[in-house]
Amino acid sequence: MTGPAAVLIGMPGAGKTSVGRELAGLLDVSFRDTDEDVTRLAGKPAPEVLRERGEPAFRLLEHQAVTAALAEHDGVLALGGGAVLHEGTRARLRGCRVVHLWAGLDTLADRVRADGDRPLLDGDSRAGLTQLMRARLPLYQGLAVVSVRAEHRGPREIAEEIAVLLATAAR
Ligand SMILES: Nc1ncnc2c1ncn2[C@@H]1O[C@H](COP(=O)(O)OP(=O)(O)O)[C@@H](O)[C@H]1O
Ligand SMILES: O=C(O)C1=C[C@@H](OP(=O)(O)O)[C@@H](O)[C@H](O)C1
Ligand SMILES: [Mg+2]
Repeated sequence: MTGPAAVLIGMPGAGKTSVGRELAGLLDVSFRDTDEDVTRLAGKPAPEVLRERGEPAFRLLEHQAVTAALAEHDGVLALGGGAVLHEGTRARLRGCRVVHLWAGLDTLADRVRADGDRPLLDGDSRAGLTQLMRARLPLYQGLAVVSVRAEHRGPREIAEEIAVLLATAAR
């Protein structure tokens, strides 16, 4: 296994950013989120980049952000939910400690409705999530070395389970 201590993937609203922060605290390492890297690279918030430049341009920038983060960062890394759609990104993730956070549609819909800007889920977020889930679930499952249910308990407890599973997977 190479790269960061953990790379969190999963649907928007699964809790990659929230759980990632907790996990970094538990492991006493730093936390990085590629949405923030995209924001820094573009000079504007990631959702704005996605909305203004379109998804192909966003994915390319995100691919650059993920590539740099995988090379530079040894702590916990949270990706944007759609990062795995880029074939080059998937290639770089193979051999990494990839953790898939999963949750049901109801949980995801409640969270993204109540949460910040996600341009791909404007409008009917439940229908949008269903579509995204269909396309992405096989990709998440194909990349993950650890898979964790990310609902019905808080980010801290989820992070604790991940820490145990990663330690076991490393043996
Ligand atoms: N385990 C959890 N229980 C309850 N709310 C959560 C949990 N994980 C995340 N959230 C909330 O859901 C929303 C999306 O979380 P976030 O970490 O941004 O997810 P992601 O990065 O996967 O899109 C936020 O409002 C966050 O506070
Ligand atoms: O699923 C997606 O395609 C996206 C998810 C977002 O990140 P989170 O998964 O952290 O919400 C962000 O990268 C952008 O809005 C696109
Ligand atoms: Mg996030």
